Amino acid sequence: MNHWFLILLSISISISVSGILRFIVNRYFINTKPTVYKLPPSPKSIPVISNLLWLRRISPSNIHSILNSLHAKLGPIITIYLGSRPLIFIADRLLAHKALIQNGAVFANRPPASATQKLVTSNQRNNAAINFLVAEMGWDPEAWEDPLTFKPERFLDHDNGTRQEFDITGSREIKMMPFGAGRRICPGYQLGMLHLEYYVANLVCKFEWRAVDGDDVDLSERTERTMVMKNPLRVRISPR
Ligand code: HEM
Repeated sequence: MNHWFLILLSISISISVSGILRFIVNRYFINTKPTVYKLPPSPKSIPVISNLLWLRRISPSNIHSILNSLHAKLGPIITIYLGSRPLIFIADRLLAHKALIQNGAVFANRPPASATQKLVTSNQRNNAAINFLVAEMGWDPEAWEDPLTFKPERFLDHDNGTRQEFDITGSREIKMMPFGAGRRICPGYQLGMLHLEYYVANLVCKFEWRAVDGDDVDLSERTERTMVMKNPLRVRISPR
């Protein structure tokens, strides 16, 4: 008989036998009854079909508007099923503070990286991935005056004159979380901030920046994989 056939036959037999043994051990010797947690509300769905429809509809450019409309209907914390896996989305910065700062130990594990988690920071609890909608937190008018207006000075005035540095770690209150928050906050956040400040300061210090004639700075946005300028800024730069 062909060698390959014998090899394949023995692999299939060993997989089947190990599957049967695992089933017997789990069923009769180990109490594997799963704990059922009540998950946050989710849109009404027909199993499998709804999942496929979701997957067809969701893309990096519309995921935020789909999630926003679901949050408006169901509240700041919702569940969406992708396959059999629940994904929990938290859009509220106070809930994020409760989860990541006040209950940091519970929310300290992480799933392996996937496409969804490139858009939002994520956190895994049992079989559910928990995603924090960081953009919504940054657009909260309770945290920021005119959140969509370009006002860099807001980072100078944030502390009611106490001259405290803006708390980017969110330990007191989460107003934005570019580096995550709590136990798994980015350990390189100070280095990251230092590099960015140094980079921008050098661009301003070393070059003169002028808008191309007739152009104005247009801060309208367009969503691609990340948020980009709808009309990219065109400038003439010259060494100072
Ligand atoms: C502007 C620059 C940076 C940004 C915006 C950024 C942002 C982030 C974010 C959002 C996370 C995930 C936090 C979470 O899971 O909740 C993270 C994790 C991490 N970052 Fe950064 N980061 C930056 C720079 C850096 C630098 C310079 C380093 C190292 C020198 C670094 C090392 C790490 C590591 C090791 C983790 C994983 C931490 C963990 O899983 O416990 N990052 N970062």
